[in-house]
Amino acid sequence: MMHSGEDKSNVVQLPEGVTPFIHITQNVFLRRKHKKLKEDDIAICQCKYDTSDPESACVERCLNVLTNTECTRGYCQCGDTCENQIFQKREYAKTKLFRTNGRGWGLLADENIKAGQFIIEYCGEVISSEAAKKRSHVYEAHEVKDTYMISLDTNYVIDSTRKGNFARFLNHSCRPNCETRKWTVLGETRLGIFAMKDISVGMELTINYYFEWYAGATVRCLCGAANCCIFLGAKSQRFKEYNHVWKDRNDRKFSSSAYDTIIWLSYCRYKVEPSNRSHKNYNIGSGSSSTTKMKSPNAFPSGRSHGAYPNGRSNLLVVSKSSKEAREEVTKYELNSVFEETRPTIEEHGRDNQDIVPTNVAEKWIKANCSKYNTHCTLIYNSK
Ligand SMILES: C[S@@+](CC[C@H](N)C(=O)[O-])C[C@H]1O[C@@H](n2cnc3c(N)ncnc32)[C@H](O)[C@@H]1O
Repeated sequence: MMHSGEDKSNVVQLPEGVTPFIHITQNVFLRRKHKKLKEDDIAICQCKYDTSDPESACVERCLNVLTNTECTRGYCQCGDTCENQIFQKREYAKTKLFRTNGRGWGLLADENIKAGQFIIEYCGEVISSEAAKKRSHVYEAHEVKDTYMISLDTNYVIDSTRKGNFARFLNHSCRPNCETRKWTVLGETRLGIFAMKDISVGMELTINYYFEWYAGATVRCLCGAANCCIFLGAKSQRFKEYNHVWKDRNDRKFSSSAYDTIIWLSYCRYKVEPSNRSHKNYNIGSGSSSTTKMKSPNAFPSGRSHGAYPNGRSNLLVVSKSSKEAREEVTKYELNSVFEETRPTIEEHGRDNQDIVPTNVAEKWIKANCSKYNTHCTLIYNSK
């Protein structure tokens, strides 16, 4: 069935290899139609177009602009000169799809873009947060690699997996050049992508999935920024609630390493303290020996590990306050066998999918492991 907003005439050309989707030009609501604003509810600004003042036609001083509300055609005194209908008029910047290195497809600027410029609306199916949760489980079960859900507000999520526009190709960066902004357009909340700085033609357009990303699986971030958070949306509440996930089947998403373990442990909100040794912000638990020789980081096999930890080896668990510090520490102390140790114990819990470990299982495991090695374990507030 064709919904309003689906692009009937303009079948978009996709480069070879892009998974097809239904191109839409405005959000699609599953259970209702677009709102029809009552006349009383229409926000009318006080701008009047003055030919000698280009700023007069609903630019920065406009009351509607100041409240992130678009003017309504036919009600704005500036008429066709009104500059505050960019979502409605789809005044998008020129962008182009391109193949990234390791992050699937991405979107780049196909013209120079000015700081603050509207680039594109993020369009998709608007669904409730509950429906989004269910969908993300379904997508995960079907091993859908890419996630296209983004929160619209506390109750609604935009899902552009099946229906969307080119904004769905925006990749994440921990140091992005674009940001999302919410606007009220004809009574509906809509999500726009805006440039945070001047962007030159040919540069990739990125946003931070930080708080808003609504994803099912944990994906290793490949943005390459110095301040990288290691996982996509890692700081979002939803990530913390739902994504205690361990996924390494796909090397694009994970390459097994102790960093994964570290981050995973830190999400479990436990700090494990050593009986006799401490190290700055984080601690290395060393139950019986502090001179244990571990495998080198690169020696750890990628993919699932079924190997039991060697008998007699000291335990070690690390929780970091900063992923950068943790990373350095892992390399220094060659802590990859932690990863190997955690696997068999978690597998004992008999989950259908051993790559997905709920927090309570992880927490139990950490406690059990700590007492096994006489290591002190304290619950702390997540330090990330
Ligand atoms: C909204 S889609 C972006 C478009 C996607 N690259 C594609 O090919 O369709 C989000 C997905 O892209 C990938 N992705 C985006 N940013 C990434 C990053 N910084 N590192 C690794 N993967 C990333 C992840 O698979 C994520 O689930």
